[in-house]
Amino acid sequence: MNALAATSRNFRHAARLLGLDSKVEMSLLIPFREIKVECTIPKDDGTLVSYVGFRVQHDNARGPMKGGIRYHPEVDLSLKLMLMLLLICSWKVDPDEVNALAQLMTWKSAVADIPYGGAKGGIGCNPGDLSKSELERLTRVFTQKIHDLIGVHTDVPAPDMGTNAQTMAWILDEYSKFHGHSPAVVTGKPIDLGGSLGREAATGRGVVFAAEALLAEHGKAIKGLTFAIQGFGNVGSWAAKLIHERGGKVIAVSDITGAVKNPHGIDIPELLRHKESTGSLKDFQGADSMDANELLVHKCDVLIPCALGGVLNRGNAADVKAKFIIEAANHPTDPEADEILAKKGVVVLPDIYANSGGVTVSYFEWVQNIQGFMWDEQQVNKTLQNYMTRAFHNIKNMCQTHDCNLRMGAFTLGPQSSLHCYKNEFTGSCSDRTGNSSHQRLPKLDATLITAIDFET
Ligand SMILES: NC(=O)C1=CN([C@@H]2O[C@H](COP(=O)(O)OP(=O)(O)OC[C@H]3O[C@@H](n4cnc5c(N)ncnc54)[C@H](OP(=O)(O)O)[C@@H]3O)[C@@H](O)[C@H]2O)C=CC1
Ligand SMILES: O=C(O)CCC(=O)C(=O)O
Repeated sequence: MNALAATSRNFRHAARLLGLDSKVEMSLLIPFREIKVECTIPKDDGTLVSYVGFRVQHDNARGPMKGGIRYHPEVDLSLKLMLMLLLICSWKVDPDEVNALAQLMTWKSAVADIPYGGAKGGIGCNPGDLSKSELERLTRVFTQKIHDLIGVHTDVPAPDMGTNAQTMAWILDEYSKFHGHSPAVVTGKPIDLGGSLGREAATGRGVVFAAEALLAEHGKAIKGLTFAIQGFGNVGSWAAKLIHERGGKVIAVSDITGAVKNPHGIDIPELLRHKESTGSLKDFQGADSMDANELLVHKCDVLIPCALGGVLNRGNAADVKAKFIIEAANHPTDPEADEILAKKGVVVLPDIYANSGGVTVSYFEWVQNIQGFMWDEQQVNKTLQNYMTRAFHNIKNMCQTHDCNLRMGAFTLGPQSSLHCYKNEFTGSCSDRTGNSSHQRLPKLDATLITAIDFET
């Protein structure tokens, strides 16, 4: 099942649990705006090359839209698929991963209880194939194409797969040429440009706080448990480091180049040094190499996917041996796998909660930029922990109220916490949480058209 169908299915299930009005439900499945731009740059050798960039803005009922920018070849694949489907079946387009990720951001911000809507963007490229100066040119051209549609109170990008603080610095610099110096237009920036202390580690740290909250519910703690981690980039490496520091045994790790395992626990600081110096996990002396596909079904207590979406599916879910899955990646588990895992008694902590530490500290960064005041790292980390703990208890309450699993507990929390706002959308304006009219919303499709759109369920 593709990402958008899976995300929409989860949302519709939650909408039914909440008894959401069907027109509101339909409206929330349609993104506010989809932006697709062509970006042509000269390569270092002078030849021209073209890429396609996206920004999908899903919803702004609760505040400015918020979400990462991803540089990954799969962004391109979904474009080709989308164009093909557009030619074949006009508006009946489903398979757009950026679209699903934008929708997930809306629900994630609501679960974290931060005053944002959801968005996501990306460029179909392989960042590993581009030099630093090519990446800079591409990022600047992309920003030139979308600068009028993002903004401090409109849509605030951040890093995601294949992008980092440097990418945000280029976006900020290019945006500021058009709109004046605006540090709050992106988060995840370098500290020197107004970034927040703790943002780089925040998603991984939030994953660890989330894991602690879940394990405590089951009378367990990180210390002494075994962990398998797919992906060793920003999120995976920070999660691994913090788990290692808390006495957890990380026994298997993978990246795009392969996977390594050590049943006694991998020395994560050593692995980080190895990855830093060689760019890969290969040839690490402190562990044996293993088949990267085997990592997801490796015997361990806790599995943490920290890379791509859809990696747990009907093909491998039955073979998963972990007792807990913490979804650090976005939509790593498709609904069919969810059902299989539930039958096996595997507890899945959903992405829109488990990886919300990143957007939460992005919110702290945005607040600091607007206030012109910088928090120390301890304050950032402590406040993040409070947000993660509160969100977990809110999800548990929804699970009790609706007699549902953690994913539905999180998905119901999203629309539930903002229902008053979504109702107001249809009047063209929206109230913020203090009751002040905060921003105008463009009119949505009219209700007859909405009912005419046939969503895949
Ligand atoms: N960054 C953030 O703040 C947030 C990220 N997320 C989500 O977390 C996930 C990871 O993001 P992030 O860490 O930022 O991205 P990065 O680009 O920093 O890291 C991605 C990691 O995944 C690895 N990888 C890529 N493809 C595969 C594959 N086929 N098999 C195994 N590993 C693979 C990469 O390998 P290699 O190192 O060799 O390139 C890299 O280690 C994504 O789903 C993202 O949407 C969610 C919330 C916030
Ligand atoms: O920090 C942010 O604004 C967004 C992070 C993100 O893209 C995500 O949570 O998936």
